[in-house]
Amino acid sequence: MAADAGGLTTAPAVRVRGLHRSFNKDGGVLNGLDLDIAPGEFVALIGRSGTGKSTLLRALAGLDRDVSGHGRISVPEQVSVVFQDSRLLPWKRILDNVTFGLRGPDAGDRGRQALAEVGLAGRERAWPYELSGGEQQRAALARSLVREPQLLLADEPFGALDALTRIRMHALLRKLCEAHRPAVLLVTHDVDEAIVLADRVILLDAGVVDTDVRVELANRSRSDAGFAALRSLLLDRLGVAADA
Ligand SMILES: Nc1ncnc2c1ncn2[C@@H]1O[C@H](COP(=O)(O)OP(=O)(O)OP(=O)(O)O)[C@@H](O)[C@H]1O
Repeated sequence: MAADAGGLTTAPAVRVRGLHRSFNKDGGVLNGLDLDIAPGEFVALIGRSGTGKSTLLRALAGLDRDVSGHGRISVPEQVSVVFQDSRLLPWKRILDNVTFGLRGPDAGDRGRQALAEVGLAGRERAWPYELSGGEQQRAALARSLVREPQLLLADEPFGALDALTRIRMHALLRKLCEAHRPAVLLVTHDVDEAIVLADRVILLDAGVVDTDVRVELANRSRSDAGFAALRSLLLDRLGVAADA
């Protein structure tokens, strides 16, 4: 149980205990991993290539059936996932992609509202191929958030975008998360992206949590001294020289 500022306790949105996962007999990818994420908390997950970030995310998303029985996982009922590619259905218009599988007479209105929130008002009838990469990721975010998830899992969602679009998407994701308050687990290779966006940064190494730091910066500007200090700490843990 996590204590909140008022001393009350709230159940975590995500609880992982002793999670193990291996794909062959040579050794584990996840090696007894423990992790809690509080409701509404934004956690960025970083780590060297191959340390099990996507494996963890897939386990939380319920996309890895074979992981069951190798630890305990508890996640909320409503979970949405965003990947590096938008995974929009090419044969459906944008609004139909966003509302796909939604029930109820207000599904169309909710879809339009979600598209407006991500800056795609007026593009409801466009086909996915008519949107830029950044716009497709906006549509993917709308499709996730229209379901009002209690947990949003994002695996390198901005990895394929150019630097400027990425910065715009950071501002958008922060705005959306402040409005909808899902718990978030964002896998990223970009340490700056982790610090800009997250309440907490977790670094995985060899399938367990190596570092778990709270981002308590009044100023999230990359030129801020606190930002630079946290960046060097994380780069150091990753085994990368900060000035490399
Ligand atoms: N379905 C699978 N079958 C076999 N091996 C797998 C499978 N999924 C992942 N692995 C292996 O598990 C290890 C961890 O993979 P994972 O994708 O979780 O790493 P990652 O930390 O997300 O890496 P990256 O940062 O490069 O995306 C890798 O060695 C990978 O080859």
